[in-house]
Amino acid sequence: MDIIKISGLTHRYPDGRTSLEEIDLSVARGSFVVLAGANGAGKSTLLKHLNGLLRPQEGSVEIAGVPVHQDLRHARRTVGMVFQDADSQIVGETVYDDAAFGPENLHWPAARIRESVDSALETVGLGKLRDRSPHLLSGGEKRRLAIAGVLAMASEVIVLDEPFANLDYDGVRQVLAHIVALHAGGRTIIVCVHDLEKVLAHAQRLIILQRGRIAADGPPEQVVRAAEACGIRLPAAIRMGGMVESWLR
Ligand SMILES: Nc1ncnc2c1ncn2[C@@H]1O[C@H](COP(=O)(O)OP(=O)(O)OP(=O)(O)O)[C@@H](O)[C@H]1O
Repeated sequence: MDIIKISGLTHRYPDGRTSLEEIDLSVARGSFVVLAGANGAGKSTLLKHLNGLLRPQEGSVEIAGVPVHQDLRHARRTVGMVFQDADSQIVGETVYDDAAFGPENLHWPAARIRESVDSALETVGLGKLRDRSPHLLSGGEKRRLAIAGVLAMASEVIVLDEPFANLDYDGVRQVLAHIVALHAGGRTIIVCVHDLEKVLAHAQRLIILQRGRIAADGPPEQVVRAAEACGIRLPAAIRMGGMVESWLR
């Protein structure tokens, strides 16, 4: 069953620039999708339609069978977004308050909020920092806090926009491990990147956006070679002549 169904989605910004054109895209529950595209390909514009920040001008976007704008709360509860700029996502005075923001907005009973936030912070390894100001966290910790925020809301779909940007090797490894574990636990994962290096080996499906259109879509081993022509750097192992299939497995 598809958790996301996008049909004929077209978006033009007020200056007339078309940033998405006739996008048809369905995402199956429990899948791990990498959405890749060069700068300006339309990734952010597409993501903004998933949580209702943008309303379809043409076409439709449904989350679990419900049009996004028919029930914004449903869409935002189902699809948790981890934005690229972790600082802009900080809303709480403490790590705990920050992770509790989503569940509180869902008006859950206090005990359920506490249980859910405690568990989410433990999952991402921030339990011991619960009373610290989020602004004092490292870049990797801030991103893990943003992941805890969507975990605490029990979002079924987790969308991460450039989750490895500005992270060092250890930060990348930790965030990647969380993403892989969330997928193994049954979540639907969509990772947006313009560099396939870190995440592609874990994906079941690679979608390549180019100038607002889907240029390629399929199992990574089948479509990865289309990436370069769309301005996306291939993973080093492939650039250096490694077998695509053996690198991906
Ligand atoms: N507010 C806006 N007004 C006008 N044009 C915009 C606006 N936001 C984005 N665009 C244009 O729409 C196109 C798609 O932009 P978008 O931000 O969705 O791409 P992206 O794939 O997320 O890029 P990046 O990897 O650089 O974040 C680009 O040509 C961009 O210049």
